[in-house]
Amino acid sequence: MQNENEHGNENSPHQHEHPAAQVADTAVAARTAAAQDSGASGPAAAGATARGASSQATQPGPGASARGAATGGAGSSRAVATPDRIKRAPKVLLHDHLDGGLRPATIVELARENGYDGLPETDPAKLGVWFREAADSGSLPRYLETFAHTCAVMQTRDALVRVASECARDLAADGVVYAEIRYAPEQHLEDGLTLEEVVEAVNEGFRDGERRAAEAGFRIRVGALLTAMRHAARSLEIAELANRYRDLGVVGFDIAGAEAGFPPTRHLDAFEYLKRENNHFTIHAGEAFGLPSIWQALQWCGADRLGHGVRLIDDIEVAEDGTVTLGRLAAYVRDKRVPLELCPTSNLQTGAAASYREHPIGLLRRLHFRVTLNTDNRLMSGTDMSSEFGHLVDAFGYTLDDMEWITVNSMKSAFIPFDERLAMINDVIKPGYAELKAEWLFRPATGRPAVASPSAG
Ligand SMILES: O=c1[nH]cnc2c1ncn2[C@H]1C[C@H](O)[C@@H](CO)O1
Ligand SMILES: [Zn+2]
Repeated sequence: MQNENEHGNENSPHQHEHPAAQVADTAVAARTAAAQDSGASGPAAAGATARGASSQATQPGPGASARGAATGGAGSSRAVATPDRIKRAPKVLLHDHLDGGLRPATIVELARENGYDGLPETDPAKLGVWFREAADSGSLPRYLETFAHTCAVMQTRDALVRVASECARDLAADGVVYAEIRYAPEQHLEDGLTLEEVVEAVNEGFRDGERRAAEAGFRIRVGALLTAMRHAARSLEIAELANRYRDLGVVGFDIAGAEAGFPPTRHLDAFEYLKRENNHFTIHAGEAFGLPSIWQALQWCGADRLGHGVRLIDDIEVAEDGTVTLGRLAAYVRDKRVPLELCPTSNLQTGAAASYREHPIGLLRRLHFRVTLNTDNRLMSGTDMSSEFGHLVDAFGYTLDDMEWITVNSMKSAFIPFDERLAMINDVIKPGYAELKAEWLFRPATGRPAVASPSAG
């Protein structure tokens, strides 16, 4: 099992714990072979050890052969991630803000209907550009200022239902099959809604969006995460709300907002409450602030996942000869398989990373951290899941195998029950990728021989 984990499949539990897992055996074998082909994995990464212990160099990661495949390596082209395949591939999204993903045209309409006259632009196309540019500030606090406009138009029941429904439909049309969408109920009370009414409106919207997506031929399931704002003092109340609506559409809890100056330990009572209730939570940490924030989120607060966690890179040393040394915290995160909700485009905008190529996701994936890929705020970043994967394909030569590995990672890290995660992996994600990778078998014949016969000339 260790070996399988190192190959990035890390699906080991279900193979022994659930009969449904047998369905996936062939896919696992095929993918493992492909991963070996690509040099994508192997025990090399396991050599990276906690500082002070012996360490080994890592080997070239995924991408090495993806480029080979793209240039025509026989057979391996079956895993090339073309834009069309990226879009059709099943994807899982764990970190996406409801108030960061509105359609620009919807913002304009809702502003008109609700008498909000503070929008910087009223033409939807221009407004979309405005959000991207304003968020592209290199600073998290300035990035967060843009949310004043989206929250302003999300204050009524109808607006929340509409925005949540469109969110589910937009994700489904992009090939997302499972999403956990977060928002802060405390930011939607200005026109008199109660916290409960906010949650119920958003849930209704998600259900409506799932239904309408299914009618359009897309299957998606959406769970809500309730966020408490870290500068405010309502986290225990919101944690209790999340617990009350558990099994009623809410799958967990989160804290968000400016990180520097607002450590997660300010909200210990909320986290301790959720732990006592056996509930799940993630914490935005290691985005604008470094290792202490990640350390607190994990070791003081007990987070199940890290929102971003990208600054963990500060605890990883890569020597010139390629030798990798993990500090104690990075080693803990990898050993414990703590999911990292990485959001590359958002990180570029807030200054947490300089470029896609330099984004830590490349190294973290090679070192077999529990990497997941996310959008954070589709409106502010002008992105979606397909675009995020597209950036990784361009930067690192990722293939469908890498996409599948990341998607399975995400599904394993979701907050819904184990049997449902497993069924999603075995009955939706793996068959989806297997189908895409089998397409080469059904190419139409060209009508002429691919290689000239020796007698021909
Ligand atoms: O990337 C982020 N880091 C911290 N806070 C964030 C990020 N994206 C959005 N938020 C905040 C602004 C939203 O209004 C709030 C709830 O979704 O969460
Ligand atoms: Zn976020």
